[in-house]
Amino acid sequence: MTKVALLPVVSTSDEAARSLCGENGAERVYYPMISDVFLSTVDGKTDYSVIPIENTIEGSVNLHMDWLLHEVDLPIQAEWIYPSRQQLIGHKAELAGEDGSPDYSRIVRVLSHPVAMAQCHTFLRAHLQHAEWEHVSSTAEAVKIVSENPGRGWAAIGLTLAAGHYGLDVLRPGVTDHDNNYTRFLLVGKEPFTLRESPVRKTSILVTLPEDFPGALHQVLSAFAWRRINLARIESRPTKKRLGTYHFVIDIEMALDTVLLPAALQEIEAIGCQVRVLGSYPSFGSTAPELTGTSESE
Ligand SMILES: O=C(O)C(=O)Cc1ccccc1
Repeated sequence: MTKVALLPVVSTSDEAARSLCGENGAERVYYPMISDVFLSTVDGKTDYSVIPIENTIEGSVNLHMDWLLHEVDLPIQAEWIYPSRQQLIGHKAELAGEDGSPDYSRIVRVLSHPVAMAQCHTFLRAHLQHAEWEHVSSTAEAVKIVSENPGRGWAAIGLTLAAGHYGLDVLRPGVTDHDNNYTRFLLVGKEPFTLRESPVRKTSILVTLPEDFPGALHQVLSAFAWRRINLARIESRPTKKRLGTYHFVIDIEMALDTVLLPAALQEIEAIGCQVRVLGSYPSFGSTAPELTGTSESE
């Protein structure tokens, strides 16, 4: 059976993975940290990794992006978008006032994944500035730690699914700062993943510019522009070799097996750029059940 590696059970990645991979019955294998997730696929213990890569509020998840670019060579096989609604979670008996609403003054420490914490920054500043904010490797891990430490004034930011799983209460629902809080997930692995068809295909490339070529980025972009190839995203990431040197990650709204795109890539290579294809893959908009009405969820 196909095995898919991801962050722990009842994490945001878990919920998002059920919505996509549930469709082809893959087995989910959980790992505590994103590095373990990637490496399990590199080592062949799993066939694919589920990677949260970009968030509407936080932007790119740099740690995950850098693993994808620098530490592993796993092609992107699919992308999909999933909404996350984070909640403030804890022991109600310990952290709520008589009317049942959270008594923030009793909370001394709040734990979550850095992406979830960033999504709730305004809420945290407004109500929990006095508390210690601690980053852990997933929202699910944060909820688990809080469940194991009753009576200490600790709370977590995570999913309702996680509160139920670890026997905790949602102290305050919907603490994300914006309603349009979506995360883009990638499925990476060596082989194509069997999924339903998507009318949208994308290709992602990593471009390294030649050092002594003024205007090289302009030429790269014009290779796409005059062919009327649409770019969905361009982002610079440090090469990690010297301060001030960058690679460019470019997401292109076109499959690689077309006539136009290989020609554009050849043109870019001809001016001295290095091009690495990160993947050519189907793109699914939101797979959230309430938005598509087709996916499985808990
Ligand atoms: O920590 C988790 O639950 C994750 O899966 C990472 C994450 C956190 C917040 C939004 C998207 C992914």
